[in-house]
Amino acid sequence: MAPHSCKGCLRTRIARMAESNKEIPMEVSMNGSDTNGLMGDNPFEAMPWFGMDIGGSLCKLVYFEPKDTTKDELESEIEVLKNIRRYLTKNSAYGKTGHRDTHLQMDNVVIRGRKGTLHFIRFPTSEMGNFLALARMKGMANLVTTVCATGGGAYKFEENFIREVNMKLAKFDEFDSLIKGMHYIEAQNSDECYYWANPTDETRCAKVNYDFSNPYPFLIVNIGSGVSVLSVNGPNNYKRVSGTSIGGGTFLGLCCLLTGCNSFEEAIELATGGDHTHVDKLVRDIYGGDYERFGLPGDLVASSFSACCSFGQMNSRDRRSKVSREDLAKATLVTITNNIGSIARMCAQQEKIDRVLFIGNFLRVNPIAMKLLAYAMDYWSKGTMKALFLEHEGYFGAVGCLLQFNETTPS
Ligand SMILES: Nc1ncnc2c1ncn2[C@@H]1O[C@H](COP(=O)(O)OP(=O)(O)O)[C@@H](O)[C@H]1O
Ligand SMILES: CC(C)(COP(=O)(O)O)[C@@H](O)C(=O)NCCC(=O)O
Repeated sequence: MAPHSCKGCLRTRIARMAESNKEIPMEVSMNGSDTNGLMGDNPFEAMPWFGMDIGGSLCKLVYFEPKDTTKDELESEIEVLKNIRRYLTKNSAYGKTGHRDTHLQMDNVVIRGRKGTLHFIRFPTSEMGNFLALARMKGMANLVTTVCATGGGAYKFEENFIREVNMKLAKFDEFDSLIKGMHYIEAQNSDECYYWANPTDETRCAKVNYDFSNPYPFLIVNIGSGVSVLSVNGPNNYKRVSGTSIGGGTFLGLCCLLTGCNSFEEAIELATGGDHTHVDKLVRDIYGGDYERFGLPGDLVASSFSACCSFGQMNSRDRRSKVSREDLAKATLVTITNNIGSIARMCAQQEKIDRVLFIGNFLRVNPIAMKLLAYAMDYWSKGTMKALFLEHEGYFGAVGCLLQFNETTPS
């Protein structure tokens, strides 16, 4: 989005164009500067300050707040903009479902020569109607603005943005954005990348910083609503090698259906108190111990969800009565995570890559999944592959599309 201290004449001109259904010229609407000279060439005016990644479950909004603003720039900033900045930065909750992840905030970052703070905000994509209504109420429709946007919703909601808030979407590819955003944030934050040491030992398990300054090649496993696997071999050199529809959306959907929970946070909380072995059938339930010849340990899940509906050594009714909502949530989490880990490992093997970066909001507040992935990658690769994680797990697409503004041509 390119909010700026629009000069009255430009706003009037744009409004008239909009009223008469004339297309607003790209050079005006895309970056807030006007090659016809109607706008000042103040870089504060010309910068887009928002990047948006509109995904299948969550909309991620990254807001860059410049902190090196001169007195003149501040004075020329129009009231609507001041209010929007205040509203975004003084609150950490917006309406019932919008949240600012204050713990992820990044100060003193430089974006296109400007120094400032990056704020990270999210809300459910299903609330897009309310978001647009709020943006309208805050006066966004009166500004000459462009939102840098990526994710499927950048296409799906394009018309809504124009109709509701007079905003044009500068659209960027979601994987280009993801990779660019990831590299940028990683370079800015020395604590960004980490791995889990001793993931199966609660007392010794710890997050350990990982130096990712020499990154290539690596695999990205983006666990959003669905899962995409990208093999990255250099700057601007990547391919999507695989994917699965069984992802974060599946976990939340199944968990809600099975346990009656109503949010991701609740699902994770339930899973934290659950025992998946009440639901899953383990190798030892079948073998009585390890299946040594092929290296299958007894506590490995042999068959997900099959403990409570099987015949043989287990009485199914008895088993079912012992299964709690917590157990069901945990088993769902373990099933989905192990499946993703297994696909990730096969892709890494096929691509001959040993570092796998797991990102996406499925990993938000989800140490259970991260530790499982860490253990699975290490165990099944006999210590040759490493699972890596990033602190800003779900926000890279939003950052990346903001960075690409003016750099490449949006679609
Ligand atoms: N507050 C939340 N609401 C909904 N899903 C959440 C939330 N926090 C984490 N998630 C998980 O993150 C997934 C979405 O991840 P994300 O990377 O944002 O993907 P997408 O771009 O498809 O929306 C959800 O399917 C869910 O598993
Ligand atoms: C279609 C998507 C790229 C959309 O991204 P998302 O909103 O899930 O982050 C993703 O859901 C995906 O890659 N799904 C898996 C499709 C498949 O390979 O089976």
